[in-house]
Amino acid sequence: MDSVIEVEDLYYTYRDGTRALAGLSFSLPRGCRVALMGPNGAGKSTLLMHLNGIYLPQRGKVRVMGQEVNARTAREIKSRVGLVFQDPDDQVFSSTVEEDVAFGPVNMGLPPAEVKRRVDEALAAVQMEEYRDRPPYHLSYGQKKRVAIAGVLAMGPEIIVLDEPMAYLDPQGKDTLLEILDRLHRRGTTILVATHDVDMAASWADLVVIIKDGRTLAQGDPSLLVREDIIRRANLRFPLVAQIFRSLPELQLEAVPYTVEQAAALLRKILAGRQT
Ligand SMILES: Nc1ncnc2c1ncn2[C@@H]1O[C@H](COP(=O)(O)OP(=O)(O)OP(=O)(O)O)[C@@H](O)[C@H]1O
Repeated sequence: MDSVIEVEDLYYTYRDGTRALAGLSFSLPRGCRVALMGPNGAGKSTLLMHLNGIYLPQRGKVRVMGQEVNARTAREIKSRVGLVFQDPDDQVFSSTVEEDVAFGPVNMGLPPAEVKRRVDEALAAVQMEEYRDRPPYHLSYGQKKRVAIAGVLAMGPEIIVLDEPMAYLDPQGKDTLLEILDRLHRRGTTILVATHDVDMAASWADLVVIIKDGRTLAQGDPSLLVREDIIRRANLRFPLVAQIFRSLPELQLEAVPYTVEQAAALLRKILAGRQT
């Protein structure tokens, strides 16, 4: 089976006794776009820390491209799985933007010309080239977030994991990020995004994994996001497109659309039916 990430019966309890993960299991196919969802405190960030070896399993297993994450492999796993933290202040710390983005590639031991090429490309991808000589701590939160993303892109990881990447980005910043993610997806990168944004998850993801109380509540295609039982149990809401069609029971739809494209196709069909 071509699973790029396998999580098997994973448990994690913090020092103060808070159990964050309690028997979590799921697996992800290579090259997919995954939305990881679930209520506040469900264990999403704790899980992400396991995917690149920052936290090691206390019980259960995490495998990345067939390689088990443990103390011996954690370093190698970190270069294969790029993690963009929820808060860029946890990630951006060098004295200039350029240095910050170069940090990973330099640590990987790449030659200076290759480091420069990667930094240029990553800064261009997040549209931050003009800020390269600026100290990151003077940037806005959204700009720092872009720098943090550039730092991960510059390492060229096979899997990219982003914790709430859309938070604090302006609408254009969100579109830019989605374009970056689409480009990476076309190159075959597996992308996992932890998000509360149901509209983004519905329109972007191939696969939705919903967790609650440190366990998997559901996993499947985004049509999960129009299932009333799941929405209720996971403290989610229906995608806006689905909300509109759910408010029109007279249409007697068998399947409620949840993306703009699906809604447009349905409306075209309805309009065509009227004309005949
Ligand atoms: N350093 C820590 N020490 C103790 N408990 C923690 C720590 N970090 C997280 N927790 C607890 O672990 C549980 C899972 O937290 P986590 O941050 O993984 O959830 P999350 O799904 O990412 O939440 P959110 O949607 O709010 O970002 C919560 O109960 C949280 O309070």
